[in-house]
Amino acid sequence: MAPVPEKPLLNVLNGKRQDPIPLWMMRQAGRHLPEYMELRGRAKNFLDFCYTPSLAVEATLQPIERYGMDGAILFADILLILDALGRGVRFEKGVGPIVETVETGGRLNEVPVQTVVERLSPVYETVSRVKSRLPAETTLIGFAGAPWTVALYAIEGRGGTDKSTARLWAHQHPAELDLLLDDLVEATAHYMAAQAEAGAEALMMFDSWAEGLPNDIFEQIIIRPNQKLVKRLRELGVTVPLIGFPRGAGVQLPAFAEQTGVSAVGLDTAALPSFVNRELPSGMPVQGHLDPLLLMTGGDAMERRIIELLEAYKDRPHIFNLGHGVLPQTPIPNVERAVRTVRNWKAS
Ligand SMILES: Cc1c2[nH]c(c1CCC(=O)O)Cc1[nH]c(c(CCC(=O)O)c1C)Cc1[nH]c(c(CCC(=O)O)c1C)Cc1[nH]c(c(C)c1CCC(=O)O)C2
Repeated sequence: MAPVPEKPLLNVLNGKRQDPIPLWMMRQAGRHLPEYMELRGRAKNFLDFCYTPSLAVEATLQPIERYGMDGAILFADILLILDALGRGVRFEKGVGPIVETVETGGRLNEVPVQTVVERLSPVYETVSRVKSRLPAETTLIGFAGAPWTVALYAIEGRGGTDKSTARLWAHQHPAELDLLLDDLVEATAHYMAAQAEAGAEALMMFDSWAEGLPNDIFEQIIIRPNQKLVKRLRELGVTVPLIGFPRGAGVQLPAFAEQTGVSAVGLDTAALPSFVNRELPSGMPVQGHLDPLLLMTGGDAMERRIIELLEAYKDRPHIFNLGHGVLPQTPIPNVERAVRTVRNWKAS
């Protein structure tokens, strides 16, 4: 029998260092690619794009074909689950996502979990079709939004706000907020389990709005829901590595890494390598964290910073990535140079 091909990125998530360092980039599929813009033009709107496997498969594969990334992230969006939960999600040009809000004390459990899972079936079809076309050495990453980040959109109605409406719930209605987060844990666990079932080899939980929280609130709305989600996924029989990404966690990152049960953590732009190395469990894989604005800038400064990051994490399993998503204005040659820099680097 032919030997099973090695997947470097998956090996790192399982705690092994790999040389060269595997890489992928958040939002690697998106508006910085002309071939993405062409695909995007074929869909009626962004939601339809995500729900059309023939288009979503191509979008997932484009950055693999162009750059040879080690990880392919499923093309979808963290807000699909709110759509499946009946919250009427829309993506408006120049505005971003708009969601029908939940009232104070409201729940997200009116649609049975089984229905939610079924409504998202185009996503699993995308996963299995991508899987069959992916190079043998490439790792397929599924994902969902973490409960708080998704709840925030349901409470605020959109991103880019000061988030005080959602954060006030934590102080004024903590028990109600816990129930809302539990609803999301349950739906998200089944959604992610279905992605794993369809062939996703790792799963990432995006907690994009974990920044600036008092430590007790961080514990309530970030650590506990992620911990419950990990537990629920394992109960549902999911065995693949789980990547947590509490963006902006700052000094609360070690507690997140130790208490949630995630296999690896995504580091954001502001992460401090010396702090990460000192405070995170040794051997825990990390993923990150070049500033997307420096990727957009490119040049020798970008190359120097990439090398600095690679050096900084040379004693732990590391996956190179950005600290947040690729920006639409990013020149393609900069991404190509970043990929070359990572590929050519060797630990001293
Ligand atoms: C908060 C969040 C969202 N979506 C996501 C997050 C978490 C990560 C983060 O913090 O950025 C996650 C996401 N969104 C998308 C992916 C898929 C693949 C990839 O990363 O390459 C992933 C993993 C596609 C997308 N999701 C979206 C686009 C752009 C849509 C377009 O083509 O116009 C893409 C490629 C739309 C989206 N989706 C969301 C917003 C706020 C927006 C509008 C902002 C924007 O337009 O860039 C919600």
